[in-house]
Amino acid sequence: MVQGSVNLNTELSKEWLQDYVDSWINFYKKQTVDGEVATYIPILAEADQHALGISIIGKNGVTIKSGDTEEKFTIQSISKVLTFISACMDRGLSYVLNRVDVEPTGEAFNSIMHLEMKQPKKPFNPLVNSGAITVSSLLSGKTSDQKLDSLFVLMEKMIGYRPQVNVDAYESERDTSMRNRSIGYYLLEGGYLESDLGITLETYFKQCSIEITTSDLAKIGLVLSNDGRDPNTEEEIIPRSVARLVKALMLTCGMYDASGKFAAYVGIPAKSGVSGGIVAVVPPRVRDEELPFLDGCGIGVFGPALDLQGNSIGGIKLLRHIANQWDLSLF
Ligand SMILES: NC(=O)CC[C@H](N)C(=O)O
Repeated sequence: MVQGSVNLNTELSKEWLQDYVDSWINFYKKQTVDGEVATYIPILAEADQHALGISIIGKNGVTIKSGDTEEKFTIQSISKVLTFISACMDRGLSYVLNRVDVEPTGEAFNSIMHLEMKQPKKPFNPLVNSGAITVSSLLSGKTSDQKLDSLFVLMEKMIGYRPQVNVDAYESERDTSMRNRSIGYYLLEGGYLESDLGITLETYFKQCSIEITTSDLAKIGLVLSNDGRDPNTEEEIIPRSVARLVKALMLTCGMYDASGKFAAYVGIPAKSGVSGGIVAVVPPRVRDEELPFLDGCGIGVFGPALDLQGNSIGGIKLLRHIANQWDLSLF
C-alpha cells in the first residue's frame, strides 16, 4: 500500500519529505504495467516501460529526487512551451497570437481535424502540433540550427547548461512523421508558416529531440513558478506577461485531451511529452498549515509508459497523489 496520509502539521524536514516521495514512487512504479511506451516514433519504443522518476526543486533550494532521475530522455512536446516563449520574446506576443490561438482543442495533439473543419484554419493553440509547427516557423533564423539557437539560449538560462539534440531521435522522427508533414501542408495552405516548410519541420523535429533530465524539467517549472525570473538571482528570464500566458496555456491545453481532468484533479499548470516527461509548475500558495514548498516549486517527471491520451501513466497518478497530499491545486 502507498504510505497513508501525511500529517501536514509535522515539522517539515527534507528527510521526511524524501521518505514519502520514495514510497510514492515505489507504489506508482508498479502501475506502469498498465501503460504502453510510444512506438509511432520508432526510437521511443526502446524506452524502459517500468521507469519512473521525479525531481522537485523548491524556491528555497530544497531538492527532492526519487526513482529513475539520472536518465536522459527527449523533451518532445514539452519543447512547445519553450519555443512559444522564445517566439513571443523575439516577435512580441501579439505577432505570435495573430498566427496561433489560445483555445483547447479537446482533440489528440496531432489531430488534423480542426485544421480541416474550422474557419479560419488558424491553429488552436501552441501546445498541439499544428500550433507548435507554426511557432517553429516564427523562430528567427534561416536554418533550423539558427532557429534553435534562441531556444538553446533560453534553455541555458533556465537549466544552467546548453542542451543537445539526440540525433538518433531526430532522425527516427524525421523519417516516420507523415502526420506532421500533413499538418505542415495544411498550415502552408492557410498561410500560417513564415519559413520554408522543410526548414520548419526540421526545426520542429530537432526541438522535440532535445535531451533533458527530470531535474532540468523541475528547473524550467521553477522559473515559471517564479513568474519568469531566475529563482536565485531574481533576474528576468521571461517577461511576466509571457510567463503568465504560458501557465494559462499549460493548465488548459498542456495535457492533451486530458487537460480538463488534470486541472480538476491535480490543478496546476503542466505539460507532457510522448517520451513520458512532464513538467509541472507549483506557484507560491498561501495556506494556514505548514505544507511543503509553500514558496513554489518546479516538478519534473519521467515515466515512459503512457495512458490512452499519451500522458505518463505513473507520472499522472504520482502528481495527483502529491497534489492531494500537499494541497498544491490552484483552486
Ligand atoms: N506529444 C508529443 O510529445 C508529440 C511530439 C512528437 N515529436 C510529435 O510530433 O508527434
